Amino acid sequence: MEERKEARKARNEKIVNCLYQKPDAIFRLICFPWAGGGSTHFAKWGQKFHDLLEVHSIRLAGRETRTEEPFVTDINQAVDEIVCALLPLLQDKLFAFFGHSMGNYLAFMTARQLKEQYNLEPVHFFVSSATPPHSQPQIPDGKTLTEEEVKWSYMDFGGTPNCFLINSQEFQEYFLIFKADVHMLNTYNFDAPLKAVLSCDVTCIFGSEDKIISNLEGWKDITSGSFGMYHRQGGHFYLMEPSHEAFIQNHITKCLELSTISY
Ligand SMILES: CCCCCCCCCCCC(=O)SCCNC(=O)CCNC(=O)[C@H](O)C(C)(C)COP(=O)(O)OP(=O)(O)OC[C@H]1O[C@@H](n2cnc3c(N)ncnc32)[C@H](O)[C@@H]1OP(=O)(O)O
Repeated sequence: MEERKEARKARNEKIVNCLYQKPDAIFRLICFPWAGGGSTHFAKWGQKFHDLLEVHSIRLAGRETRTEEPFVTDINQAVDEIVCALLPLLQDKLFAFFGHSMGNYLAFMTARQLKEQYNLEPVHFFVSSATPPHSQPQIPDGKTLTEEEVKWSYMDFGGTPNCFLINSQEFQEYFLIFKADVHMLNTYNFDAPLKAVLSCDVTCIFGSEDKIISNLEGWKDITSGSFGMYHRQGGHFYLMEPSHEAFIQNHITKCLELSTISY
């Protein structure tokens, strides 16, 4: 019994990366990374918030400590395992979601499943750099992407330092991860109904020069809660600029502190 509990805990920790544990936290922020990314970038955010907020970051199969696991080919499978791993974390504390780009679709599906099946909902959903699901974002066929195409896109997106793009052997690994993530995204049902499926507050933050997103106001259709929108200067990866990252983190802190008043 004890062994099984330990094994489940170890499995959950592979899926949900928490680098800075905060036993006194009253909130948990669950971060959902972009396509082709690992969990580390957002897991490191844990150090930047005060002790009342503990940060967790989702790690998909096929990368970091999950390199041995095959990539997920169906987004529903990824959501099922995320929900399963998050459940023990969401029962005792208030929680919020933060997604960047592809991460928002996983976050949205996860929130929907948590609400429908467990009556659990984030207090706030922070959306960064993503077209709303029902606005039909343009997703290419993951299976047919070539390494060269992805390399050019990465340069355009601006979230990858040149050193990773120059080393072809290393880039091949990142390419395979991105290709698998886009392939998984191809199984997302973008015909989501327009009616509000959540009731939490939603904030949408984006880079004013981002060319791959559109109709951001549409995010307000997913919730009956309040909706806010902010932009910072920059492109799809505007959040890599330290001052913009600080803006996001301050905004999250402020919103979560305010949410305690209504709970
Ligand atoms: C064809 C049409 C397509 C068109 C495609 C249209 C598709 C639309 C749908 C997809 C929507 C999206 O999500 S768009 C997003 C697409 N993805 C991207 O653009 C990739 C962005 N870049 C990255 O994720 C990174 O730069 C990679 C590639 C290196 C992967 O990073 P990673 O997952 O953290 O990998 P990892 O090996 O752990 O990291 C190595 C070390 O480098 C550091 N590192 C990594 N990136 C950075 C960075 N920007 N700035 C500083 N440091 C960095 C890490 O912190 C870590 O340090 P240490 O911890 O070792 O110290």
